[in-house]
Amino acid sequence: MPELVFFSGTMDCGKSTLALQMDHNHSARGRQGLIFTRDDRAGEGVLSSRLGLSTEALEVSDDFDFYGHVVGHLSSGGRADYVIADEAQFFTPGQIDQLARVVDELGIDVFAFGITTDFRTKLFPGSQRLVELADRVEVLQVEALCWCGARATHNARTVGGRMVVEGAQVVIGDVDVHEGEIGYEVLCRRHYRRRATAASSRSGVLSPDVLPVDAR
Ligand SMILES: Nc1ncnc2c1ncn2[C@@H]1O[C@H](COP(=O)(O)OP(=O)(O)O)[C@@H](O)[C@H]1O
Ligand SMILES: Cc1cn([C@H]2C[C@H](O)[C@@H](COP(=O)(O)O)O2)c(=O)[nH]c1=O
Repeated sequence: MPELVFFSGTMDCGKSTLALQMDHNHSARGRQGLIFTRDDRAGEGVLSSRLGLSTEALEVSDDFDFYGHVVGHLSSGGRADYVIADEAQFFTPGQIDQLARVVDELGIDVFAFGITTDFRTKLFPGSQRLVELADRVEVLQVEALCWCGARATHNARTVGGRMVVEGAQVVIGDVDVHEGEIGYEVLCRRHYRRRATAASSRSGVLSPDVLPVDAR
């Protein structure tokens, strides 16, 4: 049975790498895939991994119709055995419904990859719809780690290494950015709640939002 699968995890846990590996494995067996992404850090029309691999992809915008595109592709004699969709958190909920329709009505596997929550721990609308509709949600096995060594579960946004909690939901960016720039850092929940990034923990500065410590 064809499936809609959501491969999810924090930033920098290997989602795009897995997307590229899955495409490689399927195409090595003669299957043909359609690859989509939106706002990859490497630029328009590219699906890229921090390991250095990348591939061409169709860039998705708000008005893009997945179902219409795949039907058009098949009608014009094209083949599609599977669909890979990276940065799926940026898709609209309606586009996730279209992907489910590709699975159910066209019998094509759809593998979607993305982060679930934003820098404020809120679900991205596209990810929420994926959780609602996917046949399976797979959490990646390679765990990104917090600076303390615990499994990272949250995506913090940083400015100059300090965690921020105000701003637009979507700001394209990367982990390990230079001083002063907007970037991201993956943290365990404990350190996310304390706003304790690697930089702030090194300097011993804790956020005023740190929970009161019982002195007794
Ligand atoms: N120099 C490196 N050597 C080995 N692995 C690396 C290196 N740089 C990045 N990685 C691996 O790549 C992962 C990030 O892969 P990527 O597919 O870009 O992540 P995601 O799409 O989830 O943000 C890191 O968690 C790490 O496991
Ligand atoms: C947490 C968070 C992330 N983003 C952006 C930053 C990156 O461009 C992508 C995630 O890419 P990755 O391949 O998973 O590393 O999402 C954002 O716009 N808003 C956020 O809150």
